[in-house]
Amino acid sequence: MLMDTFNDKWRELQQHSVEVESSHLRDLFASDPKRAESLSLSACGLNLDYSKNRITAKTRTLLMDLAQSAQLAEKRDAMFAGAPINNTENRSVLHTALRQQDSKPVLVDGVDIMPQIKAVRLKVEAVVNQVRDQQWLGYSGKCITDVLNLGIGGSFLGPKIVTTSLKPYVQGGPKQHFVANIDGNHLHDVLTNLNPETTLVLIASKSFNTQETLTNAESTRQWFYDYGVTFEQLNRHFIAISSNVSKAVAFGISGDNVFPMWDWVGGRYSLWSAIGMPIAMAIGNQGFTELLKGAADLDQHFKEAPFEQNLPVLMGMLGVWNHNFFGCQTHALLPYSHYLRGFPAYVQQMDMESNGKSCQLNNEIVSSTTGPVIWGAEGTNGQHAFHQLLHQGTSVVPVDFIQPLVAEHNMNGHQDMLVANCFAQSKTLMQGKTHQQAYDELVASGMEEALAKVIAKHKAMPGNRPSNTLTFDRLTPYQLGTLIALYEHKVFVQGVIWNLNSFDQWGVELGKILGDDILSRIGQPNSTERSDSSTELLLAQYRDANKSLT
Ligand SMILES: O=P(O)(O)OC[C@H]1O[C@H](O)[C@H](O)[C@@H](O)[C@@H]1O
Repeated sequence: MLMDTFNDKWRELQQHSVEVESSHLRDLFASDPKRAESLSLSACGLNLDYSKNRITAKTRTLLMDLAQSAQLAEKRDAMFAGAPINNTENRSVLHTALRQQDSKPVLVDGVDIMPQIKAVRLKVEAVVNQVRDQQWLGYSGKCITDVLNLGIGGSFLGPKIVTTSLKPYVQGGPKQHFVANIDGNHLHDVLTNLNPETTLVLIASKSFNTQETLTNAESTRQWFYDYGVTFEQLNRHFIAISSNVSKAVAFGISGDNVFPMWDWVGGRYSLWSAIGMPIAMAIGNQGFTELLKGAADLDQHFKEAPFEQNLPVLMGMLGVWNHNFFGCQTHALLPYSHYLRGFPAYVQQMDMESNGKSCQLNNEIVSSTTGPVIWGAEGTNGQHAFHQLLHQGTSVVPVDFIQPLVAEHNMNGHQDMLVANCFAQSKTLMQGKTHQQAYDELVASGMEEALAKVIAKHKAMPGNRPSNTLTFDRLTPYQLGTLIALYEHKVFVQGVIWNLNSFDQWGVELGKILGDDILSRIGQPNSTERSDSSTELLLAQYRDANKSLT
C-alpha cells in the first residue's frame, strides 16, 4: 500500500465529507434531474442505483483514488492469480477458480488446480445424475427421496440459501433438508419425518472437525444403526465433502464417497465447490452450471471494468464512505423477495467473518473502524418491524434494497405492490419529511395550530439516509451467481481498504476451545477446577435442572 498517498486520499475524503454533510439528498436530487443517470450502472444483468447515497461526482472520484492508492487492482489480480493472500495461513484464495469457465491454468505452488476442479465437478455431476435419475439406491434397493445435509457456517449457509432462493427451479430431485445447529431439536424433528431406507446424508465439513457437524453426523449414523442398517450398508447413505479425506474415511465413509475440497477455498466462499452438491441435487447440474457462469461473469467484470463502472468496487467504496466517514456502524440488506429471505444471513457470515477484524496485514492494529454489522430481513415484513428506526432512529443505517423485477408467480397485483413498497422505502429514507411539511399537513387536516406544531415534531423525518437499490429481471441461477459474487468481491474491496486478511477467522476459535472446556466440566460437578463465578453459577443451574432426569 502506498501509505502516504493513501493517508493523503483518506484526509481528502475526510475534508470532503464535511462539505457533503452540509447538503441534503433531497436538494441534491432537486438540483440535478439527471442525478440517477450519472450515479447508476448496469453489468451482468444487475442494475445498481447508488444515487441515494450522500455523494457527489467528486466523492466518487475521491473514493476511486483511495481504492487506487490502496493498490486494489494489484491485490485483486494477486487473488485471481493464486498468490497466498491469506497470510496467516499461507494459503491462496481461489474460489474464483471453481467457477472459471475456461481451463486456463491457475497455479498453486506451481501446480495447475484446474484439472482437479474439473475432475471433482464431473464426479459431483455423476452422483447428482444418479440420485436425480433414481439410480442411486439405498441399502434396501429403494431410490433416494430425501437428502439430509449436515454442515454449519460456510458449509451450510451457501447451499441452504441458494436452494431456498431458487425454489422455482427446484424440481425433479429429492427433497433437501438442512441441519446445522447442535440443538438436538432440529435433528430430531427432521429425522422424525425421514425414512433411513430412502435418505442420503451429505456431511459437508471442510475440516471434518466441527463439533456440531460431527455430532449431528454421529447421531444420524446411530439413527441408521437403530433401524438395523449395518456399517457396510451405510455406504449407500453417506457422502462427505471435506478437505480432510482421511477423517471422513475414518468416520466410515468409503473413499469413493468422499468429495475433496481444498485449503485454498474458504468455507464462506465454498458453495461453488462440491459443497454446492445439494444445490445441484435440487436444481440439477445445468442450473448449478448457470450459477457458476453468473459468478464467473461477475468475476470478469470485477477484473476488467474501470473502477467507476465496477459494481463491487463501487459498492465496497460506498460502504467505506458510509462506515468510515459518516460513522454508520451497521449495514442492512433488505431483499424485497421472499425467496431471497436468507440472503442477509448469508452475506452476514461472508462479510462479518471476513472483515470483522482489527489486526492489519502489516500486523498493526487498525486505526479506523472496520466491518460494519450486517443484518437485514425480507421486505415488506421489515417495514412493520424495524423500519421505524431506519426512518427516525438516531442511528443512520445504510441499506441495500434488492429487488427482482419480474415475479415468479402469477398472483394478481402482488408484484406491483412489493416493488412499489421497495421503491417507496428508499425514497422516504432519502427525502424524509420536514417539520414544516408535517405541520402543514396537520393543519390542512384540521388540527389546531399549536397542537400541530408539537405533533409535527414527532412526524418529521430527517431523510438524507443512504441506500443502494439493486435490481435485476429475474432471480435465475445465473443471476443469483452474479449477486453472490458481487457481495464476495465487495467484501474483498473493503478488506483491501482496511488492509485486512479477509480470509482467516481466528476469532471463531477461542469460543470453540472454551466450549470444549465447559462441555468437559458439565459432568464433573466435584472437579477442583473452577471457572469464573458466572460460568460456575450457570453450570450449577444446568446440572440442577437436569438432575431429575439422570
Ligand atoms: O466446514 P467446516 O470445517 O465444518 O467449518 C464450518 C464453519 O466453522 C467455522 O466455525 C468457521 O467459522 C466457518 O467459516 C466454517 O465455515
